[in-house]
Amino acid sequence: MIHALSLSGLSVARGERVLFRNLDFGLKAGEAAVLTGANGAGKTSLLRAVAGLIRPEAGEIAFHDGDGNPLDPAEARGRETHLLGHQDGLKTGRTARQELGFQCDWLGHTQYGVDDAVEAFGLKPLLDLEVRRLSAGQRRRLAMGRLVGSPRALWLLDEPMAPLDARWRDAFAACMRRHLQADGLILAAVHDPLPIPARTLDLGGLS
Ligand SMILES: Nc1ncnc2c1ncn2[C@@H]1O[C@H](COP(=O)(O)OP(=O)(O)OP(=O)(O)O)[C@@H](O)[C@H]1O
Repeated sequence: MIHALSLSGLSVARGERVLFRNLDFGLKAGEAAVLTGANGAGKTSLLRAVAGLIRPEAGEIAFHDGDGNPLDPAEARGRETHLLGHQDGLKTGRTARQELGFQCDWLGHTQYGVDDAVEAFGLKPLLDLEVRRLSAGQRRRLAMGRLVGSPRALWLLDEPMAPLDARWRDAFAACMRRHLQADGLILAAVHDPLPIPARTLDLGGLS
């Protein structure tokens, strides 16, 4: 299981522009960190680089187990990491029930994964609605279902709270606390503070 994430001397570019250079940061089991910075500073790009979707210009992204042994990055990403982006990654023509079932099957779920996700994010009244008919907050709650339905150690979250109302912000905060208590790791790009104890990695303004 991923017990530590470390970024060393990391530089990431998009197009011709280097977004940040020589970044060092570490995150351990049970810890959360928020990524802050101006619009365009590179928060989403950093999350995507950790998820393996963008190749860094320089530096290293490494994952270690509880004994300090390096993990195979492809396995750590493929089996132990969730990326929850702005685009929730949901198929709009499916019902919420079909989509949640698909996501949890695809990602590998526990025996009660789907039920736990429904309970955690109040999805029961939404299950027979097509995803295209859900509001932004309802969609985000459906997308969050996979975090609970298919437990994985490292959560990479891109402005996770943005579309949620106060009730579901509280519910998601409780869900993040449970994840940290179970030795999970959370790295979240945010513009507003996250309602859990978290360190800060500030990418600053535009370079
Ligand atoms: N596919 C792409 N090709 C080229 N440039 C891109 C691409 N995606 C993003 N960028 C650029 O990279 C920069 C960083 O974008 P990114 O989305 O990482 O910033 P951010 O800090 O998450 O911003 P925000 O706070 O607005 O969400 C921006 O200037 C953006 O235009």
